Amino acid sequence: MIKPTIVLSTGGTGGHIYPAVALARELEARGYATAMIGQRGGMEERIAQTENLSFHGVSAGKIDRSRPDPKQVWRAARGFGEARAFLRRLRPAAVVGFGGFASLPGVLSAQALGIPTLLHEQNARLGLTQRLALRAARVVTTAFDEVRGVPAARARKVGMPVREARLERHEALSRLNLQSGPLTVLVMGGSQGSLMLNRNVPGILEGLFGKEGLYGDYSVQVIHACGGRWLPEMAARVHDLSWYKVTGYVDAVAAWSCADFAITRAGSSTLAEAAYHGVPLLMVPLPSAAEDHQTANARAVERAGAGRMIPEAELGSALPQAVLECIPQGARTRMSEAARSLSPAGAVQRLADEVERVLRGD
Ligand SMILES: CC(=O)N[C@H]1[C@@H](OP(=O)(O)OP(=O)(O)OC[C@H]2O[C@@H](n3ccc(=O)[nH]c3=O)[C@H](O)[C@@H]2O)O[C@H](CO)[C@@H](O)[C@@H]1O
Repeated sequence: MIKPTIVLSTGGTGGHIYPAVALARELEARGYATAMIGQRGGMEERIAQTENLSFHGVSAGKIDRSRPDPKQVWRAARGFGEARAFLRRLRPAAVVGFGGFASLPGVLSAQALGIPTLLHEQNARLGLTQRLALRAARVVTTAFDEVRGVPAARARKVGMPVREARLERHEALSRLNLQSGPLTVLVMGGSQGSLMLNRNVPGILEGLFGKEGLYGDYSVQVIHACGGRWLPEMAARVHDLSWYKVTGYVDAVAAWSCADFAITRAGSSTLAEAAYHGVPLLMVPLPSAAEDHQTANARAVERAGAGRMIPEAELGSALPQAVLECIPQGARTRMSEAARSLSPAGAVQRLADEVERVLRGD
């Protein structure tokens, strides 16, 4: 029997998009057809292309209720029309919304057409777009235990879906054009890079490892994902350090598969992926994240012994010491085991189970 199509509606940043990618892979493995819907020309379109997923782009507008901008309202309205026409044609059996403002046209249009919808919330608090879609959603799956604002009867904790794939270390290193001998450090802001990490980390690491990338008997190499728009500035900054590679956007599955430790922000996808791969983290939370949730995310990882949290204001004084603590193999092994204890493995299967339950009408 041919299984039906499930639509994944997503927008915003990598933190919303990669859980959708992970679900698409799982549903395909179970024999379903999938399609992603999101903003035309948005990050989701680029990621869908790289991941070989079928994508339908719609117009999307970000509506700031305190200062409505007519252009954005018009874009949002057009997006709803486009999403509705697409869903009418495709007739999916369910739509799963992952949040981000561009996920709204797909989810609300599905609800208007009577197509069952599920939501997945990646943070400890329900995002604005998810709140708008909450009323008619059959089930709200979550990464955290108790998410404020989700009615208990419809809440299902599944965890944070990540792309469950690991590469052999040598294969990952060769994909990223890195060498097999040195200790490998990943530096990665969120999905758009981090100007703060870009401006500060190269100098701090050069201070520790010099022009040659050496520390005692250790040689070190860095792969730093800086965000496409910062690439020229970053390339100029590290041009005389052969051990310091920069890229606009890194293949994260490869990077996590070969990193010995990583310096990152503390978005929930990044932390979940590090845990899945057992990579120790030095986390610098983004202070402007809603309700400072990145600090809360980072604290949980630190409490488990899987890394250290470094507030932005203490970067210069605390990061060098924290990096040196990650050099000895013993310390890294301990942190890596602690990271694995937080692994979200299985979350994507649980999410797919919830989708199937909704399809059966349970
Ligand atoms: C500024 C902002 O609103 N940030 C939020 C956003 O983070 P944002 O999406 O930036 O960060 P996350 O850490 O959650 O996710 C980043 C994703 O992009 C991937 N990646 C990143 C860089 C790269 O070069 N290659 C690559 O593949 C990572 O592997 C990860 O899967 O959503 C998260 C989940 O809702 C929130 O916790 C963050 O606070």
